[in-house]
Amino acid sequence: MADQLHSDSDSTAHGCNGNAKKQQDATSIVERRQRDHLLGEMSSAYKSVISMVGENPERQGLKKTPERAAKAMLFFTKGYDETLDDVLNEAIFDEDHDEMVVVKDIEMFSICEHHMVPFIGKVSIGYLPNKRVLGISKLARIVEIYSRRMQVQERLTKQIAMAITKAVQPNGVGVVVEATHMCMVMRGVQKINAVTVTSTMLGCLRDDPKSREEFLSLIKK
Ligand SMILES: Nc1nc2c(ncn2[C@@H]2O[C@H](COP(=O)(O)OP(=O)(O)OP(=O)(O)O)[C@@H](O)[C@H]2O)c(=O)[nH]1
Ligand SMILES: [Zn+2]
Repeated sequence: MADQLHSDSDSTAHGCNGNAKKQQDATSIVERRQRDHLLGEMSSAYKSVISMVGENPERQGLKKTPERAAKAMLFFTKGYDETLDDVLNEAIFDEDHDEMVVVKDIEMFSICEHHMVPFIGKVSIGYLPNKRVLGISKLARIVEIYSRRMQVQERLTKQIAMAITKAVQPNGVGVVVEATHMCMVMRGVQKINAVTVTSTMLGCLRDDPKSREEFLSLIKK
């Protein structure tokens, strides 16, 4: 799965002059995987975990829990089954609009790859179109592809920015993720109010302070 992630993270946004070379859409490298056949084996694994924590997996309330837990885990990681091409569904439109497009506060649910517990928060995305715009729901769908995996917040942030770059080759992209990590809340240091903020700025949003400020002011409350 690491290879699959890697293939989505090696492009950059175009420069402010819009003359940078055309990006190759590498999404075809990402193979679709169907994992429903794993349900039986995953259920057995969860049954073992239930026994190991000291419960009786055969008691009525827990009888179907291994299968439910396996289904839930497959849902939490459904991003491994999705490709950028799938979610874009060709909803890329030629549009002579060169002002910033921002979609903010997109809910995000992910799984911390260190502890396999959730981290939850919101994602704000802005981009400067370069003759093409994305269907706005596709920004949220891109968040789903990469958040529904085992992740670290920094990588998630970058992958979202890279995917938008691949999709529409904009003049700039900014992504800000704010999240609460349950591994810091329910265990470990147990800090319930700590919020982690990560950002990736590409192209004009990286190089031009005015564009970056515009993005950051638009996503402020
Ligand atoms: N940078 C980064 N770190 C993360 C993320 N999610 C969890 N972590 C950290 O991963 C680290 C793992 O540290 P370890 O010392 O190996 O694990 P641990 O003993 O469980 O650590 P504690 O959480 O401090 O109890 C912890 O500091 C977590 O806070 C993330 O998205 N990004
Ligand atoms: Zn964690």
